[in-house]
Amino acid sequence: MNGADSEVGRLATVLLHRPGAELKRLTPRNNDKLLFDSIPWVGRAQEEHDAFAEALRTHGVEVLYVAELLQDTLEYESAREEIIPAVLQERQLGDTLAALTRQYLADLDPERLAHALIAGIAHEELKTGRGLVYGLLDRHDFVIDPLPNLLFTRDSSVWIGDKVAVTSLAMPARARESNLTRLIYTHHPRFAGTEHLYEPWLEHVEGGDVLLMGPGVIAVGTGERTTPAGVERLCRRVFAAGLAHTVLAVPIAQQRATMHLDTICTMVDVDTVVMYPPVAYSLQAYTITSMGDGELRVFEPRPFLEAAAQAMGVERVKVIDTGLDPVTAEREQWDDGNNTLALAPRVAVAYERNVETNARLEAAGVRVIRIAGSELGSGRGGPRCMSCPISRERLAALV
Ligand SMILES: NC(=[NH2+])NCCC[C@H](N)C(=O)O
Repeated sequence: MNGADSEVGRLATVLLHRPGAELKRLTPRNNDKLLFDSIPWVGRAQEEHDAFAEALRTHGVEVLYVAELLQDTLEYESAREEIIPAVLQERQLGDTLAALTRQYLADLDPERLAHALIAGIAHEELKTGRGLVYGLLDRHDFVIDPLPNLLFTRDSSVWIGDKVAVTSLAMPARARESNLTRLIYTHHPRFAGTEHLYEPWLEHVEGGDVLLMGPGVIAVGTGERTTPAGVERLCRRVFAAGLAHTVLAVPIAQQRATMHLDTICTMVDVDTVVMYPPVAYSLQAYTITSMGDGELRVFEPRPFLEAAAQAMGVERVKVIDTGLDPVTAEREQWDDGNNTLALAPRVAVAYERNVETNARLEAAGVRVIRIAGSELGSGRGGPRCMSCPISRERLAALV
C-alpha cells in the first residue's frame, strides 16, 4: 500500500531521479540561480546515484524513477495537454515564442517530451525560433529552464498516510518540479485513486521540511522555504483528513545551510533523531492541534524535542548528538551529515564523507549504509533529500 506514517518504517518503494542532461546545463553563470554550489561532474554524479539506487535495491527497496514515470504519463493525451501550457512562461516568452515552443513540445514523442520538460530547452535547440523575443534572448538563456534540482525528489512531493502532498516550491528555479510530480500522481495508472493532500499553487511547503515523527505527529520546519502560512494550510488539510493529531511548526534559520528541517535533523529510529549539536537543544516548536471545525489551536513555543516527545507519547526523544567539535560539526552539517535516509529502524543511508557523524551513529547502534556523494552533494542535498518514500511499512499497524 502506498504511503507512510513515519520516517523509519521499513522502506518498500522510493522515488528517485537519476541526474542527467539537466545537470549538464549548469555553468558558472547560472549555477547560483539554479541552486547549485559548484558545477558537478555529471558522469561521476550518475555513477554515485546509480550506486545509491543499487544500495537501496540490495536492501529490498523498489526504486522508481521520475523520468520513467513521466514518460509513461506522457503517453496520455490528457496529460500532454495539461503539462505543455503549464510549463510555458507565457509572460516572458510572449505570444510568438510561446506558440512556437508549444508546437515544438507538441511534436515530441513521450520520451523526448519528458526529456525536454526536465532538461529544458536551450536557445539554440529551438530551431524554429524567431521573432523579437527569440532574437533578443541571450544565447545562454533558456526558452524553458532546466530542472537540476529534480534530483532532490524529497522536496516536490511527500506522502502522508495514504495520500500524497504535491508541494509548492518556494524558489523560482524549482517551481516547475511539482508540475511534473503532480502530473505523474494524477495520470499514471500506478497512482490511480490516490488523493492529493496539497497542491503546487497553495502557500509554500517543501518536502524537506516535513518530518513524519511517528503515527499522528508531523514536524514541519518553517524558514527559507516553507512559510508559516504553508504550515497552517497543511495543518488544516492533514487534520481534516484525519492523518495527524499534532503538527509541530519548527522555525529554522532562514539561510542556505539550513534551508530545510532535514538539513539539521532526521530520524534513525522510532524515537531517535540525529541532530546538529548547536541547534539540538535550542530549536523551538509551536504545537498545533485541531479544535474541530477547521480551527487550529496553537500553543506557546517550547523546546522542539520536548514538544515532540509529548506529542509522540514517549518519555523523551533520543538524540544522537554528534558531539563533534564545532568546526567538524559545521563541516559535516554542510555536507549533509544530518541528512540520513532510514531504510528501517536503526538502518540508515548516509554520505561516506561524514566520517565523524557516521562513527557516532554506529556507536549509537545505527547501521550505516555509506554512499559516495562528492558530486551529488554539490547541489546541497543528501540521501534523504534525494529520495521520496512512496511506501513504508506502517508503524501504526505494529502497535
Ligand atoms: N530536502 C533537502 N534538504 N533538499 C535539498 C535541496 C537542495 C537544492 N539545491 C535546493 O536548494 O533547493
